[in-house]
Amino acid sequence: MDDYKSLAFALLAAGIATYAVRWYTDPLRAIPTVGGSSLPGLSWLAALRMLRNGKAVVEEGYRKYPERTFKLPALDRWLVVVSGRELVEELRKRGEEELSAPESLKEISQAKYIFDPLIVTDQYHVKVLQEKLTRRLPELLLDIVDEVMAAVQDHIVSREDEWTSVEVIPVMQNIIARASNRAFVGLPLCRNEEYLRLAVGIVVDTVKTMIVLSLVPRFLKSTVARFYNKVQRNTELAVQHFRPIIEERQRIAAQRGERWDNKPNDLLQFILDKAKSNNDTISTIAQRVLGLNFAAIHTTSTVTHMLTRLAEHPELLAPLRDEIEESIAAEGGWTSVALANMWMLDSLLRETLRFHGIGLLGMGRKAMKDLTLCDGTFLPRGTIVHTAAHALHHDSAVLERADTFDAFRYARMRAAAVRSGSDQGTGAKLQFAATTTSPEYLPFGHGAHACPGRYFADNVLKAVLAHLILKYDMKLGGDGVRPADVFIAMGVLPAPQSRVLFRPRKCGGDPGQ
Ligand code: HEM
Repeated sequence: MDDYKSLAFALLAAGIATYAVRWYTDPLRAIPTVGGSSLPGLSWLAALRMLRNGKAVVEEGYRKYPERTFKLPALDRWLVVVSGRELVEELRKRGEEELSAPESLKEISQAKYIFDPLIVTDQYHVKVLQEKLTRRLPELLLDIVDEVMAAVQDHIVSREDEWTSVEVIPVMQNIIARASNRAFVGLPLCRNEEYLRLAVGIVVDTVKTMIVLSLVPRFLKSTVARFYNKVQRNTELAVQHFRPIIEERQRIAAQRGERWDNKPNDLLQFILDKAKSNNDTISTIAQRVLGLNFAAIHTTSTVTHMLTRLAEHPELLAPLRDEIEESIAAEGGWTSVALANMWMLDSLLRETLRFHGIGLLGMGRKAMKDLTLCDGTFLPRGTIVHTAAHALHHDSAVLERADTFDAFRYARMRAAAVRSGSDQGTGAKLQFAATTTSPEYLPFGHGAHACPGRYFADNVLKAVLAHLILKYDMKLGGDGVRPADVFIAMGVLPAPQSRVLFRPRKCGGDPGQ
């Protein structure tokens, strides 16, 4: 018995010693820690606390270490964070072989364990999004608007002269899913309720799977993923919807070849055209489309923030209505140019992402080799580094009155840029989906890997918002106070049960309807 006890103590002591040596020699130890102690064990407790007070901790790091690097405890790793323009620019400038955006995304999303290996190694659907879907947006816009109108009609049931209380998140998830899938897979699948449930569910299911796998030790991840992978299950269900459509399209393509006159103009077809030269199966194609649904449907949080802001300040609606009506009238209908001319609406979108955003951190990059940043911080290979995006967006040294939500600030700034002739007199850098990103505005990231879906998001969000603004009056219920955002770990979310009251306008309506 005594022998067993001695052996157990010896093993425990060896374990503690190994852990202590690893901690003492960890190169990340040199980076200052915020949010708690970096001592083994205590850092885990600090990581648990971060689940609730992440915002305060990131702000503390941003304040204490300006233009420098700090680290935060997470349950499975250290999160290294840079602040200041120079370091943000450094993350942008370092090549793919030094600081990689796709590799960081793959690691954080546990991609290797969740997605089909073919998708992890060949992300051609991102190129299809950039090169095909984005270019075809002007042609697709009328379909998107048509779907928005039909979806709003189906989901916001309201009677003349009556205010109807709408729970914003589930309703907007459905409207965004329908509008996005009109461009992704076309009719009738974009209205199939079972498919829409999968498209909407992919966000929560992917995040749940990611969280579970991130908490499992590396050597167990593959095994756990075999039993717990909600993305795989969703893909299998989605295949049942995709198979007949894909087989039919492949049959027609084989018959007609280049002479296919009314070839579908949607993301699925752009992927199918490309998939011919890959080893894609119906399952991998379905998973690629579901992956892009994840990206499209998380924009619900942005619409929710905007609607609750408009409902809190209904005085914003009149100038927006004038602008939307004038832009549509000037272009003779809903066109991409009409949307681009809606500067106040664009400003509302840009300000919403600046002020609320989707996360406390941005621009994740993985160190592909040992490297030293310009502030002297050494990052060993494998480190994931981020920017303190939310704190930067709320820094009044970077943007005047940054802690105030000012819906039309960017419209005014653009007008001033045009007057002064800066930015070639266009103010284009101050647009929501600016082509040239800036180190002061990071919701879409910055540089070559900035979000390739931002132009699509711009069109869908503007179509939804413009239509709702023309069709309804809005206000908040209860005490008229907008519910506070929810901060969980590094995520920023609108209050889960956010509600807005809608009432159809008497003399209003949509000129494009
Ligand atoms: C409010 C809307 C959106 C926000 C705030 C947003 C934000 C972002 C951010 C921060 C990144 C990482 C950029 C970086 O690391 O520098 C990203 C990447 C990406 N986004 Fe978006 N996004 C939005 C909408 C969309 C939509 C609608 C789509 C698809 C239709 C999309 C597709 C993607 C893809 C595919 C990537 C990965 C790009 C790559 O691997 O190079 N996003 N997005």
